[in-house]
Amino acid sequence: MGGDDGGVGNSAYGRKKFRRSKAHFADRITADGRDGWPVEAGRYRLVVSRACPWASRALVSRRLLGLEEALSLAVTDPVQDDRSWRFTLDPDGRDPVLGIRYLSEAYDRREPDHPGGVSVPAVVDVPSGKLVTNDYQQITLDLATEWTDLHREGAPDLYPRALRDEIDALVEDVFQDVNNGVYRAGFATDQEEYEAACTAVFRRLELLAGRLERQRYLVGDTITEADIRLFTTLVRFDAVYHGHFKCNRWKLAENRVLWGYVRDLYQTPGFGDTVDFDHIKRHYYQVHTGVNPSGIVPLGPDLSGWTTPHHREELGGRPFGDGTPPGPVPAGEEVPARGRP
Ligand SMILES: N[C@@H](CCC(=O)N[C@@H](CS)C(=O)NCC(=O)O)C(=O)O
Repeated sequence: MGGDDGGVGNSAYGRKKFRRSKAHFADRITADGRDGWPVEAGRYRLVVSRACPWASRALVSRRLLGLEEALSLAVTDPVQDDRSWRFTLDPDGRDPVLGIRYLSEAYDRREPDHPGGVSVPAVVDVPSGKLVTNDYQQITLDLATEWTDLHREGAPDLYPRALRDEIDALVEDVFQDVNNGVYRAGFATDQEEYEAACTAVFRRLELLAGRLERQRYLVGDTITEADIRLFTTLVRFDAVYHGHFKCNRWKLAENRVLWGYVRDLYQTPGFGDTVDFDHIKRHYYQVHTGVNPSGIVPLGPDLSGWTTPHHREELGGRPFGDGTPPGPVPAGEEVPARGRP
């Protein structure tokens, strides 16, 4: 499982330094279909694990942009087996649309014996059953900029042209030190590597807290791609990265600014309604047996704080710019009660 993709499979911590490789399938689904995959309502299926921070970016974007009908959703079991991600949450253990039991079947249809692992997020072409892309860095950018004809009315501009340079620079720092930094700390195999990664995590979080002290969102006064990418790591912080990955200088709940910021987003339609804390905890604590040999899943932390007032609206800001919040979660996609505060 996982190959050398540096994801969260057991292979992610060997004796060599933790390294996250590039996505293997990087075709893009675009308005002009230049890679052979044109944007088309109903043609593709987004496969995610709700445990996975990289896949969760796509879950949030899809909700904010109102792409739920155009791009259907498959949710895997949070715990992989030796054939990787599986559809055991569905009747007969089969994805009802793709008809497969394992995500690897879509990868194999695309390229038998492909090198590298099977990872989420993955977008699969429903008619052929073939994987199109698992390029988690590009998928959300394309949802924001290539799928515009299918966006809901009032969808926000998550990647505004005028702000792209600033967003790109910020998400690169956030990726290195935070999104991927927590994995480097968690899968470190010596003290020095761990300390360097953990130090970088908190140094960057402190810088981000400084930035967010007086402004509601990371770039400008509306939600952008940068907020989505920071959110999916922050929302996991106290539940898994603090304990399991030893990023424990402080808890997010102890940092006034970041705790306010992440609760603000969590309580914004399209963010918190995609988060399943049960899947998150079971995945990390049960799958990484090198880090947690007993597989015991901790009971905490207490989730009740997630719905408490954050007062960030006092900073102003227009969460959706000229747009509006998304509607309710589509029937059948609700996070079960055990995964919510
Ligand atoms: N490593 C992936 C990025 C996404 C990723 O790491 N996903 C993890 C889940 S959070 C995954 O599916 N890892 C493979 C596994 O655990 O089997 C890529 O390079 O495309």
